[in-house]
Amino acid sequence: MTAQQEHAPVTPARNRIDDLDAKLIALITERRRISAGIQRDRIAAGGVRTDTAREREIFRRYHDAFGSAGTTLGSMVLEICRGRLGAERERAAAVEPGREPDTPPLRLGVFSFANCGAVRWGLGDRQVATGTPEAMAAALLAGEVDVAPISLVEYLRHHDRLLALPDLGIGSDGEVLSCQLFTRGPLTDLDGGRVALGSTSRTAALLATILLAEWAGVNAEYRVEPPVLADMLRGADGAVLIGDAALAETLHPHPGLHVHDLGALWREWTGLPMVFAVWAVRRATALRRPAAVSAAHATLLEAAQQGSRQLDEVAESLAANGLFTREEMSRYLATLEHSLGGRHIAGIRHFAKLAARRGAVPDDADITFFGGQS
Ligand SMILES: C=C(O[C@@H]1C=C(C(=O)O)C=C[C@H]1O)C(=O)O
Repeated sequence: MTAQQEHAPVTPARNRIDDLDAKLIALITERRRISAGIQRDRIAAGGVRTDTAREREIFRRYHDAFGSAGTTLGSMVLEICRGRLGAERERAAAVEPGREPDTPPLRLGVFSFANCGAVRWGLGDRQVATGTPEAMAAALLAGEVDVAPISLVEYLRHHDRLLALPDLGIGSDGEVLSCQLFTRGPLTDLDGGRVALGSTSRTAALLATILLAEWAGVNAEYRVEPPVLADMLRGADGAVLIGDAALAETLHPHPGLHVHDLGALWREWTGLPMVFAVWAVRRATALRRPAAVSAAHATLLEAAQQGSRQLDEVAESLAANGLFTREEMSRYLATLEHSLGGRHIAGIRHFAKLAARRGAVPDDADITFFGGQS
């Protein structure tokens, strides 16, 4: 067989693909023309340029056909079809974010834990919703807040509906102090035993089960329970706790209790930082209001920076509740990391793979950033 004969059957198929691409381009061009007409009419009638409910319906259609890649394809088609009108509006909005569409400003959320203390401080008087990671994930997914921190596991579970904000996270490169596994004896004693998982946690809870199974070789039974350490340990040999409750039990440990820092164990095992939560926005919001999301992102970055520059004041404000001293809060704030660089992203991706292997997050779970950073 000559080289030419060998390649002969490929040519008709390639021609057919070229033909289909040409048709797709023609179809999208036609779609853009019709869409521009609808937008013009709507704006002339005093309405807004886009119809969110309808865009959601379109997303769903693409998602049903092609999964999470379909959502991306749908957003690209919508972006192309908004045409010049969209570009003009986005440019105008980038100059004056407040003027974006005739909709209220983006609603921000933060955790009620001390781990958001620096950001809360930096946000000053700005109105924000506060809640546990559990409540905040529900609010973000339900559309009750627009930009908020979300437990990494919840982000990965809903990655096809969310985008992460670049350069901002809640994590640690080693010890974290507020994501802990408490045990009565050494870790190996948990083999065949019971571990209670605090209900406010998704990421630390899963991280503990992964570390125990794959690093410590421990086979335990897990049960989700309200996050009260004394109650948790009444019926279990170990307990996973996060946030201020974990921090208090770590800084003032009960005699005889073993405290295992999950950030430190992860770092020891993988050499990577652990990111417990990321800041996210729904993809639909990012698509509809990109300039407002950029503005919210800039506000949060600035807030985190300002909080870090004034750690003493932040520590003082956090200590005001009487649970911790100013020195303890200073130590904690210096331990936490708000940045999200290459090593953090590597840590996220490594964790996502391990979590997917256990069926805890979808196989294709990954982190995708607002603005296209990868
Ligand atoms: C650093 C922390 O990370 C947290 C851990 C979470 C989890 O385990 O699901 C969720 C959000 C973060 O609050 C902390 O709780 O202090």
